[in-house]
Amino acid sequence: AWGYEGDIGPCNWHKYFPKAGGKRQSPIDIDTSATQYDGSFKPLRIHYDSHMCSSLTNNGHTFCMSVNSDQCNLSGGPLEDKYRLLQFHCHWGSDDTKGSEHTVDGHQYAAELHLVHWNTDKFKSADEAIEKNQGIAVLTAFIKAGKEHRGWNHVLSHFKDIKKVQGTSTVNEDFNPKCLLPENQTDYWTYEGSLTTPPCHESVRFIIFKEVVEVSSEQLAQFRSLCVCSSRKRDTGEDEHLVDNFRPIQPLNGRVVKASFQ
Ligand SMILES: NS(=O)(=O)c1cccc(NC(=O)NCCCCO)c1
Ligand SMILES: [Zn+2]
Repeated sequence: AWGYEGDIGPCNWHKYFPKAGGKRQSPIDIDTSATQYDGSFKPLRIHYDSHMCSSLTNNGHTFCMSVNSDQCNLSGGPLEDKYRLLQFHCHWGSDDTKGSEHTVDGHQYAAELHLVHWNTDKFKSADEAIEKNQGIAVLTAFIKAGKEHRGWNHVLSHFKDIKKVQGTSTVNEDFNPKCLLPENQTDYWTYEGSLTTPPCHESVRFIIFKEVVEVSSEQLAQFRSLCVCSSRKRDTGEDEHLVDNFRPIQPLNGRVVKASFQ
């Protein structure tokens, strides 16, 4: 078992998950003065349909919306192949001052959205792609406290069913996760990294939007309402909540972060 604090926390992941000590780990700090503009990127093509039915699960580390539509595809930008949406999830903190995994010039946001896609041109399954170079592409948006985000309410409305670990809720309503992305989808940073949780496979191309998405502080509080325990009461008699589920930033080791904009 792994977690985000104590002996099973990120500093010890490498003992059981050796890739966590690799050379192209995620997340990283994006030093905007060191990014390199790449004018060769084609437009990013994000085609999601909204008839996809999906299921929301609390896996003890985050909430995960699994998508099983073969119509939700991503291509273009820095990608050579076509990728299919597998799931999306978030990382957050115990208050609005922390929670994102990546940072920008040392600034940490309140949360970070990951839309996880797998390479359907090169691999036969997501399980195969998740371990392989170029197997995974993660569209990433930073989240800060501000005005309420109506799109997020479609996800948050199912949280009551998944408060406890391994809780699962089937989501059938027409919901298009594209609504969770920022308006500006042409300005992004991109680099080659890893899964930010064990087993930390170095298989991920991150595409990180520059524009930050706003959600209300109340909506952020709902993220924090998820329980990490199977409702085991701590000695304080209250549930242990799922907070600070972000990995600390990792060494860049000479990698260059490309920018789609000047
Ligand atoms: N956080 S992330 O880099 O976007 C990412 C994307 C896809 C998979 C993962 N991590 C995993 O699937 N870890 C396996 C165990 C997860 C909890 O059961 C992390
Ligand atoms: Zn993630």
